[in-house]
Amino acid sequence: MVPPLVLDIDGTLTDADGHLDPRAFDVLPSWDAPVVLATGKAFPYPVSLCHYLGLPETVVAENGGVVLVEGDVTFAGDREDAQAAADEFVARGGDLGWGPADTVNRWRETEIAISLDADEALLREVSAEFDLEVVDTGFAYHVKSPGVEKAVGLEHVCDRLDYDPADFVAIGDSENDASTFGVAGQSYAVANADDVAKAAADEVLEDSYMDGTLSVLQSLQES
Ligand SMILES: O=C(O)COP(=O)(O)O
Ligand SMILES: [Mg+2]
Repeated sequence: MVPPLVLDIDGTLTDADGHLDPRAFDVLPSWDAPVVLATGKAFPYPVSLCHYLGLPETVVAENGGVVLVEGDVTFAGDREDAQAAADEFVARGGDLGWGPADTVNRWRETEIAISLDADEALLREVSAEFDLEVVDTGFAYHVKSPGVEKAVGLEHVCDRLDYDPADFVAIGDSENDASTFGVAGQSYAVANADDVAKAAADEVLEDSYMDGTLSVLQSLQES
């Protein structure tokens, strides 16, 4: 019997460029327990990934800002505050870095993501003025409400599905996964993970990206 999974997306199911590893289609659709995609990405991204993987749409998006479980959507965090901080960042010469279409933030409901090419010092300075925190996921900076975390989103999913977070195996790659690692029964940082994720994980894997993730999933299937 395999355990339920709570999986980060970027850096865990993807390559370094954030492109989905096609092997996700080999292992996740037939996983015989709940699979929760827990990501910093905006809500539509993990929902569409669940759809195309043929999984129930059970997601923790926007670092816990949006949770979808059994058709129920809940929100945490203050998009207006984050937008005001982003506007002030731009007013002081910052650039969100995504171009006019901004498909990174277009559908965000609780926080704002900024390109890693942005002026980090200015971003942190402005965010602090708005009592917001900046999280670096290795793929973007996230300006978000303190206390909104993937782990809190997972706990909400567990309440709804009648699981305990300790039943879950968690795999991730960055500081925005540390909270999940703190509540999951067993947590793994892929070899490409940042120091915060590695320190929070029960185990740091030898392999990176999907190679690391698959090493865990295959061992779970064999045990
Ligand atoms: O959206 C990001 O910056 C990273 O997303 P992730 O939490 O799936 O790694
Ligand atoms: Mg990640």
